[in-house]
Amino acid sequence: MSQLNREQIESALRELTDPHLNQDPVSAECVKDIRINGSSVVVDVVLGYAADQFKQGWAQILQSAVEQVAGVSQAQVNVSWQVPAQPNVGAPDTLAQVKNVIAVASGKGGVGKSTTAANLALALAREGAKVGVLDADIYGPSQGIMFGIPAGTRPAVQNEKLFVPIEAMGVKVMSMAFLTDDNTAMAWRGPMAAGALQQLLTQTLWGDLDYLVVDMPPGTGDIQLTLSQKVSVAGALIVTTPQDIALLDAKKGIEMFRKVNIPVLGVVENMAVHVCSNCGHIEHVFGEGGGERLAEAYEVDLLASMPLSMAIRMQCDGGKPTTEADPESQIAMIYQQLARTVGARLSVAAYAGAVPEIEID
Ligand SMILES: Nc1ncnc2c1ncn2[C@@H]1O[C@H](COP(=O)(O)OP(=O)(O)OP(=O)(O)O)[C@@H](O)[C@H]1O
Repeated sequence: MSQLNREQIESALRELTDPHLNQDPVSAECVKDIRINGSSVVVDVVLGYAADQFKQGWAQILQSAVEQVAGVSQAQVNVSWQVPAQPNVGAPDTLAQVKNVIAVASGKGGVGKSTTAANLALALAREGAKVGVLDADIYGPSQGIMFGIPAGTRPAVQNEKLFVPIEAMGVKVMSMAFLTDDNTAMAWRGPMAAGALQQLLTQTLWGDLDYLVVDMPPGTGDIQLTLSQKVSVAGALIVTTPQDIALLDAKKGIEMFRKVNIPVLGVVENMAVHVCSNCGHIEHVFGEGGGERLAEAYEVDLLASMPLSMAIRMQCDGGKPTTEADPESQIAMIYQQLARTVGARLSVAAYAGAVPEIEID
């Protein structure tokens, strides 16, 4: 019998597509080692995105494929993950160990941007990542409420100038709401608000994070520009509802990020369909296929389509977003899928942007 070789195993693995990378694991360079000993094979796969909820199932699928290769009597596939860091040359010290900054943005208010940011952060944490949330929605901060942090909670201060973020549900949260009373920020004009955001970003002890999710204020003004100038944002996620007007605003958001060279990771269409809780009937409340059309026109991907759901609203506004309140629900599964896809897109960008170190003797 002829000996097994690496190419046979690779070609079996090439038949499968990683649903988050949209690529087979060999082309995506996730296959780090293949060890063949007679008829038994061990494969090590390392994903570039947090994937605790996915890795075991994926390992089984890959293993079955290897087992089908003629001549294999025993196969073992180990799947692990490690989040690569985006280059962030010149980042302030407090952000030096933050691997990826993700901006969650929308062109207009009330489309569910904060809800998406909170659930995304929790979903990333559930995948095993170290996660922080910065509530940059200075005029209407809501992450404190969404993370169930009691009103009036203040962050500890170190060395008289560094804030310690508040930990809730395994995520480090920082918000203007922790520093001011309800009305202070409302009276600020653009440059003041931008200055406050800069302080929150650079004077918070974020520590070692795989992802820092930034809940941006709606629109395309000073604050968005400050963020893009002060830190290297790894990617932006645009949240929109399917209405035409909201889409128009979302387009402005996409254009703004492109202008400042921040990659747009994709679009999340929120409140896309209403599922009747009595009869299960599905209705497109704000029109059908808007997010898809936007994604097509701007060559960005529609990464998730969230239903209009009473549970999303009640759980989020009640201080326990769906991902935390009901992690096994269908809605939570969509958020998990979104979190892994966002992570996967960032990993591709990080590998592509990595500059090899040049050694000069
Ligand atoms: N998919 C959904 N189904 C039902 N309710 C939702 C959904 N997404 C968000 N909501 C609700 O809509 C309201 C607005 O959501 P959210 O605060 O996340 O919007 P936003 O875009 O961040 O608004 P703003 O920019 O004004 O802060 C909240 O009460 C939230 O619970």
